Amino acid sequence: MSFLQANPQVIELGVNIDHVATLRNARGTTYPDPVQAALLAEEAGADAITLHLREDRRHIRDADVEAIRPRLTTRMNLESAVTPEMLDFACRIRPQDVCLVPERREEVTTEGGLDVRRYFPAVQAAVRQLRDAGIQVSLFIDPDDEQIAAAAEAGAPVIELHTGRYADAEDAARQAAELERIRAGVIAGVRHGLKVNAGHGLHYTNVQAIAAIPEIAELNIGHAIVAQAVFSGWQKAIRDMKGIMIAARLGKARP
Ligand SMILES: CC(=O)[C@@H](O)[C@H](O)COP(=O)(O)O
Ligand SMILES: NCC(=O)COP(=O)(O)O
Repeated sequence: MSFLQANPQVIELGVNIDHVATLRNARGTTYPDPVQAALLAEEAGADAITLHLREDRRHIRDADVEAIRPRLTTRMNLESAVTPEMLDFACRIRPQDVCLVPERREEVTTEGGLDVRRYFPAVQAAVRQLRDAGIQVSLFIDPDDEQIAAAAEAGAPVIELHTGRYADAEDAARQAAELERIRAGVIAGVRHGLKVNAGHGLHYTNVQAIAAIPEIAELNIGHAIVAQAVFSGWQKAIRDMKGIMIAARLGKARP
């Protein structure tokens, strides 16, 4: 019996397949196929498939989302900017989950969390539109009390705390401080009655401290899994990440 089979499901892994599409788009081929990546990821233990349909379609394309949605046996977590185009697309596709994220065309990757307080009316309207379409909405925000409170006020049942500053911290002291911000954000989110997820920049040696935070329900991880898959294969990279997360949550040594 494998470690995953022997240990209870205590934290969920959303596998973000964006950068499978990055590799495909690099040559304009049909491979690697994001549909195949999604199905193999589910087979390997992914609890959800996350896709970020960016306004510039730099990786995931509309057709990827449309092809994957009906094939999943877990759930689709579609990451989307708060724009009429993306919200209408999401309501047409009807993924189980939509995570509203900030987006700037010139950014290399998602740099910060959604400023819910600053854009409250638009975010609240987006939450309502998606919820009315039967979609569970999460807001991708920084671990900040004001943003967490605003997310709850906007009617989102879920938040995803941006772990990028933790992941990018230049020294141990800074990383420890960012970890404390995340811990405090998790507690604040739970106090507001929210489901709390986390993600961005997590990899095989920094995920443990985040996964060990008991109130975190789900981690969304993509770039590091795709990178590791180059060396160990896609499904093993996913199994290994999930095993590390569960071991960290249970306080067990990973065999
Ligand atoms: C919102 C988030 O953290 C992920 O979707 C991340 O943006 C990965 O996609 P990119 O590498 O395109 O930023
Ligand atoms: N929301 C975070 C996500 O989906 C994956 O981010 P990353 O692991 O690719 O940095």
